[in-house]
Amino acid sequence: MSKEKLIIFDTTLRDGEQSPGAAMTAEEKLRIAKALEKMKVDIIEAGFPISSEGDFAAVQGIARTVKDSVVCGLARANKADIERAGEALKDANASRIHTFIATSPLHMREKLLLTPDQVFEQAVDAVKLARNFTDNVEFSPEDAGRSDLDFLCRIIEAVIDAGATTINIPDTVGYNLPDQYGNTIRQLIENVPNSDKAIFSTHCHNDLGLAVANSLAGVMNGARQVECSINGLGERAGNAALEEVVMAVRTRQDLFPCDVGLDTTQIMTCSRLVSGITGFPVQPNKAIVGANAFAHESGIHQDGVLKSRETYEIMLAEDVGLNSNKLVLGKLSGRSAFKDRLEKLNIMVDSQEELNNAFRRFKDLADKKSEIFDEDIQALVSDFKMEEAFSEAIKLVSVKACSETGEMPESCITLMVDEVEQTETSQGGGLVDATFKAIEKIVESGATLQLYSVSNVTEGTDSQGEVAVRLEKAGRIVNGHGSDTDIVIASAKAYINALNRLFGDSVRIHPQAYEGV
Ligand SMILES: CC(=O)SCCNC(=O)CCNC(=O)[C@H](O)C(C)(C)COP(=O)(O)OP(=O)(O)OC[C@H]1O[C@@H](n2cnc3c(N)ncnc32)[C@H](O)[C@@H]1OP(=O)(O)O
Ligand SMILES: CC(C)C(=O)C(=O)O
Ligand SMILES: [Mg+2]
Repeated sequence: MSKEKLIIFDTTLRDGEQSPGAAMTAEEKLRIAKALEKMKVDIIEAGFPISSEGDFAAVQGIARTVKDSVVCGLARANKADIERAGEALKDANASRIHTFIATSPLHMREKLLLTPDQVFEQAVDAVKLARNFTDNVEFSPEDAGRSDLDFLCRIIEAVIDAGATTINIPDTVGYNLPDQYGNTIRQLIENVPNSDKAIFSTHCHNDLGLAVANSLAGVMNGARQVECSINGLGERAGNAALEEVVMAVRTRQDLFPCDVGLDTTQIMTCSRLVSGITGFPVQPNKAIVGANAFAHESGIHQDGVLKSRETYEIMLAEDVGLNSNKLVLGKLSGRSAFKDRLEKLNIMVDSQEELNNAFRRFKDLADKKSEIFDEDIQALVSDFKMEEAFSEAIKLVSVKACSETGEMPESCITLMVDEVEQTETSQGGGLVDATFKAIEKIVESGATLQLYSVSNVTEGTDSQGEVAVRLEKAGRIVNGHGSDTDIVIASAKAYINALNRLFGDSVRIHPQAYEGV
């Protein structure tokens, strides 16, 4: 049996724009509207046409361009607003006028300065007038979440008789809890005599972080339209996040009696577009569209996901438009994820011992650096292979480098040379120079430095520095490489690597590891 449809009404361009700082130009709104249309959103609330000439133009532009989604404009329950909305929408392929008036005792008394009977009358007149422009009219009793249920039933029955086809129940200030909101929807559907002539809709705000939960409770109790916005953008703490509502309904098809018709693979594109245009970043741990929503860093989870994705994932990253999930390597990762990454990078390890060795170095690096990128692993393994390939006559034990304004930089280095520990200190033009001089005090190689270069392996100040050193002695030239998050240590490693190659060429173990060096 096919399920009933859950209509997705996107209000990013109307309620979303009410977020302080989120104002958009008509051109930006049109770009977002096209992305929403591509995602197959059923209804796009494009704006509030009476609010400004710019917003009128934005709604008109969207109405003239969008063909596959219904384009909606908001209007207060008065003649001027409704006529302006009708005018902005007149060229739309399919249009809706959304008219509203507050029904809570507080709003009627303090804000509108109207009696309930006056509000009742204004609501009915507004809906009747809106029907002159379109047969698709939505009515919202604003602040329904704090309105009297009997009054709501009375006004809703009357606006349906007047021609409203959708009844939206706004929890305008995000005051309701899920059970309460769900109950309100159910009771309205049960008690309004002509409720079968309209679709009931949710419009929940996130003041208590309950917008999505409340919307879903509304759906469970009979609502068949959800008003929501990309990234949960909206007045104050925002509206229900479209991506969360849609993916909850999709993922829990075992529970929901209805389904959405959206192309969910467009979700990430829409989220990034809205975030880029408004300048509102998406928090990394945001459900569905946050950078970490499909990323795993801890070893036990990574191992589980590599064995079977469902162990720690309830949705496919591909379903929201990502290329894949992500295993992020960091200090909490384990061997399974490390080995998997080596394989993906086509880096061969010859034995379990070699893997363990590389893994230990990776953990050391991860203690210093918050995220390990592929380039870090490549640098780390190539360092390790270099050391393995040559007999290490010279090993770095420690470096202590000191730099102070007005003083000559000084470096104290301890090396193990042919199993004998030796320490020397030297000053130099800089810390790297001092370090190289201290090494030479011990080794006395007689080599000349032909090239020194340092590059960052990845972005950021915690990136590893990758140092290349070229030494020449008696016409023989060797290159050495070293990497570390500390450039002085990376330089010392590279210099020592070159010295080992200069002196230890005859005892190479794996010459193939050096091809191209
Ligand atoms: C819950 C919601 O999200 S509602 C939508 C909120 N969005 C916006 O307000 C954004 C766009 N708003 C605007 O650009 C302006 O507020 C306008 C153009 C709509 C109105 O501007 P102004 O005429 O200067 O009125 P102002 O904003 O100061 O006050 C609102 C007026 O509308 C009245 N009003 C509020 N809601 C309604 C309603 N649903 N139906 C009829 N009148 C209403 C108020 O009582 C007040 O009337 P008053 O001026 O006689 O006291
Ligand atoms: C205009 C109405 C639907 C609204 O945004 C609200 O009440 O939150
Ligand atoms: Mg709202």
